[in-house]
Amino acid sequence: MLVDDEPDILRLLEITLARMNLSTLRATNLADAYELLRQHEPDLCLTDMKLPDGNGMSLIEHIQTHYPTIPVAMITAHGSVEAAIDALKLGAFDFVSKPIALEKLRDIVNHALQVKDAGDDAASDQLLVGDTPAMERLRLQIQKVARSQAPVHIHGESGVGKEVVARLIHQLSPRAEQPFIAVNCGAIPADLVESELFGHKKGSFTGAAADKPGLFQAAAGGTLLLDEVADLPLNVQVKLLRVIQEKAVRPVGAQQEVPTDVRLLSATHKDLSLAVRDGHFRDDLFYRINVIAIDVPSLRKRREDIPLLATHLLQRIAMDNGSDAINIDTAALTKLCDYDFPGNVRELENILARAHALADGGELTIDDIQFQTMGASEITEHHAKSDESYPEEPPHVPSGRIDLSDVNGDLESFLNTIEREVLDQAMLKHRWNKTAAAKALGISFRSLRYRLKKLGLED
Ligand SMILES: Nc1ncnc2c1ncn2[C@@H]1O[C@H](COP(=O)(O)OP(=O)(O)OP(=O)(O)O)[C@@H](O)[C@H]1O
Repeated sequence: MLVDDEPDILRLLEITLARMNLSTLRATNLADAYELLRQHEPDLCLTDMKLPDGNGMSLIEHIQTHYPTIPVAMITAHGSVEAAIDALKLGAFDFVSKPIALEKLRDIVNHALQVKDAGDDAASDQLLVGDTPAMERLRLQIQKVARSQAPVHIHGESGVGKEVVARLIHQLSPRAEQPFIAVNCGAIPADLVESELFGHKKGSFTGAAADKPGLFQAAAGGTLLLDEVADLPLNVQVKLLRVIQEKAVRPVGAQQEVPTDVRLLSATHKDLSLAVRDGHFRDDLFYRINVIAIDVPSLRKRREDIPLLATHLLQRIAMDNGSDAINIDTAALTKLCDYDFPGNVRELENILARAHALADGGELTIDDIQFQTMGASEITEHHAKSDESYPEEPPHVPSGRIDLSDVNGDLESFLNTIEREVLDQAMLKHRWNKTAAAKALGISFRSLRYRLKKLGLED
């Protein structure tokens, strides 16, 4: 359905869509558009902003309320960034500005029509486990934003599943066949962030031995998740803002900008508005990346999901270890359901991985479920202090604590169990902040990730 009061524009849109073998309905005002919607429920709506009897924004709202599965895109006046952002916030999946670039128009239409199928995909149930109303709402929100091109900011405590949400947005989007790249902004040394994100030219700084594409180039056509975005240095924030505005990146040392087509998602466990208030995050960038905000609820606010999650995670752990699936008995489940999980789903996963490694039978019992003794407030306190309090003493292993009979002829597994325990404690102490945990252990971020994966503590 095309909604515009300018005959020339309507004609141009009709011809373009006809060449794509699509038939069109036209309306020149809001009243006609409402009537066409009622009669035909079209597959897609393109609407102008200014209409003789009102504003296209009202049409977007109307469609969101009464026909939430119909994708709608807005045609905005050239340079009207605020209007475009408002349209995206109301639920438009994209916008095209006048004068209309036909290639962009074709892309938008293709994207919108592909997404209708992707919305039916069962992927959302497989990745994002949970059937509480909060999770159902989250799933709906994800399906809706998947079709949009708008930047999405995902907020939630550590370990709640922000990256899972980002992956799902990508998988349900028309970009699903293209790369999904997640980068932890806090894990890259400050002086390398710019080159990691945007690439560099040979010789642009010491160590730049060859041209190197950045993550924006690597994610071309797909989705880039800037995780822990609050940790981006201020000078890089300015550059990122420009990339979003210009849809082009300039590699370090390059003269020219290179066009980029990337869907940008960002996430953090911090409160970005506070970071803006404190001058650590630019408000213009905040406005741009926070066009659509998604809040992932903590696990203690959806305790009813714990049994389903526990079963799912246990299956995953067993599969990763090449062992048979193991059940969990009722008392053990009740113990889990009563716990607060300051580290959220990741903590549940770690507890189960440890329990799985230590369990002797085919069922986890209450004794296999062990929580760390630190409470949430202590963890937060540790987290706050963690930057200044890395141990400087060499590691000290108390003698006599290791019982040789526990090795049981398998040193490798025994050492893995100890390593798992150490990593677990470091992650818990640093509230699942891998950068801080790696620093505390005196290993690189990369090495920590490798070890977590190796020991089945992370995907
Ligand atoms: N709803 C869920 N269903 C299944 N697995 C989940 C769910 N939520 C989180 N997980 C699992 O929990 C772990 C942590 O999730 P994820 O990395 O997405 O959290 P996060 O919020 O991005 O964490 P951080 O703040 O540390 O970046 C992952 O192994 C993920 O697969």
